[in-house]
Amino acid sequence: MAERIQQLIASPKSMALSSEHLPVLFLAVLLSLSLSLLFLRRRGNRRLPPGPAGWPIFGNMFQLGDMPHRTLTALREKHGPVVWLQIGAIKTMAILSAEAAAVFFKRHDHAFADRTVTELMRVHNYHNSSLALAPYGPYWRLMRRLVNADMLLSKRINDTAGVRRKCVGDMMRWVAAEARKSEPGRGVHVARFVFLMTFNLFGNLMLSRDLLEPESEEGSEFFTAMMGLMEWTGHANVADLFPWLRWLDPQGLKGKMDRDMGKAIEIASRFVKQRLEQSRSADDSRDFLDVLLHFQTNNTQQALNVSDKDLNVFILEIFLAGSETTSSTIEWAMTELLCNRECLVKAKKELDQVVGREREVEESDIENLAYLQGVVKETLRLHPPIPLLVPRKATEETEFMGYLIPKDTQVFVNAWAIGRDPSAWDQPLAFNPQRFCDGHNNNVDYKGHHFQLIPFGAGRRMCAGVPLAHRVLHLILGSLLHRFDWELDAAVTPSTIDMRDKLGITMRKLQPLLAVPKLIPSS
Ligand code: HEM
Repeated sequence: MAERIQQLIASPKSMALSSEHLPVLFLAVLLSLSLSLLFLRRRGNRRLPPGPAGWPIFGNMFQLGDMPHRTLTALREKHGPVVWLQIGAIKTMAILSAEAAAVFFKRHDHAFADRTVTELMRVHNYHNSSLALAPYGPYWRLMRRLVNADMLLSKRINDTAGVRRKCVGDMMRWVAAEARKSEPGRGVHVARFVFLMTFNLFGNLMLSRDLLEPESEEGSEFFTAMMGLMEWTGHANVADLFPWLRWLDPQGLKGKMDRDMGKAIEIASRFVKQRLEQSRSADDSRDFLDVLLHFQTNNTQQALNVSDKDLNVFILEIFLAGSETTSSTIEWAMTELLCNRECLVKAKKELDQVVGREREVEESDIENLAYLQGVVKETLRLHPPIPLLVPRKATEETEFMGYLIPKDTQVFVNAWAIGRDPSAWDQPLAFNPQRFCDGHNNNVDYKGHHFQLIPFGAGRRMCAGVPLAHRVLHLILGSLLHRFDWELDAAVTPSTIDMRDKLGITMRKLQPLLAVPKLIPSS
């Protein structure tokens, strides 16, 4: 047949097209089309990173499963540290090693500074007011400056240390009361207390009020709506993968999100109104709402008005960003310590030496608690609450490590894989806080300069709450360890405890940690 085709090409005029030639011609066209498609495909893909083959239309979506951070880590062995996937209609790149993350953040942070906005985050136009989802541009810069330079500058964080101490103190009383009620050997659900506490903590920092007082109906309504937002955003939504299904809302997620988002925004706006009607004395410390309102009226960039809606969304976002992440980290830290008793003993010994038994742990102790800091880092290395960070998006076609990454590609930086990267960590699966106290890792921290430890991300879009999260995590964990002796619930042992995780809006323990607290009397 090749000969016949050659003839057709070589002497087209000499060939009169009769019906006997038609099948051959048809085959020739088909063959050349397939060859050129193959060629084009190869050429098009030549500079994409390697990755697993996918299905037509669906691409790799069924391969990712409900633990994408783990699935992607397993792909590293076969395809290397940068992997390409097609998830439904979404072009996706995954970064899976500390070395690739260093190149990404050091050389290409600007080109990947946008965010992917999911369908659910578009309800009530949330994404238009959000800082975390804002495109990289003037609105993001304005809001980020507000957080970095006004809200979370260290002086203001220092001024609100008393609020955090009070909220943690309340939590210790809740835990002690629950422990008194429990049967011997029956554990309490540690993360629930921490979550409720962080909720009140952000209520106090933002709005100077406890939101979860038993008599506050609005507080519990707000809590329920926020729990809904966290639940719905934790589901994979088919409409994100196939935009033409958006109108159908096949899983009904958008409807539920719309309801809870509407409720949460409405209650947040009521909170703001009530707080504005409160008479506040000149001695009251400025809360974050004061800072926001001052910023709103004194913002010199007139073109960028911060509307009341932006302000309400901002308040929601701080709750969303800070509460689950904090309680999940504490739950994993307590789990690891209870499974590695020698680490628990060391952490408690350090607290006894630095804080003693006559007072409570204070934030000012943190710098002297090197081992406790090691515990928090080690926990975030093995269990980053947002394992794929908040996905980035390419603002333009970009050359990255020899590949050509198309504009609008979504990027997962897999902090979970990187924290377990054997080329960056000795014995990567072992829980060993001491690695941060001596040896070559003792200067490594999570502030975005050491790319082997990036639970808060790195670069321009790095977590805006790191200085606050750093204090809150150490204060909570230090207080729980200092005030109580802890045992695992009698039903489990370190060798039988379920260490699996589940991925929702954050990655938490699949089975909540139940642990038995025993109050240590203060001397
Ligand atoms: C254990 C606690 C926390 C963890 C592990 C965490 C983690 C993260 C991560 C991984 C990102 C995305 C970073 C990137 O794309 O490179 C992020 C973004 C963000 N976080 Fe946190 N976070 C925590 C606590 C907080 C707190 C307490 C706040 C607020 C007070 C906060 C506010 C934000 C904001 C506003 C962003 C968006 C930043 C931007 O897009 O410019 N986070 N966080």
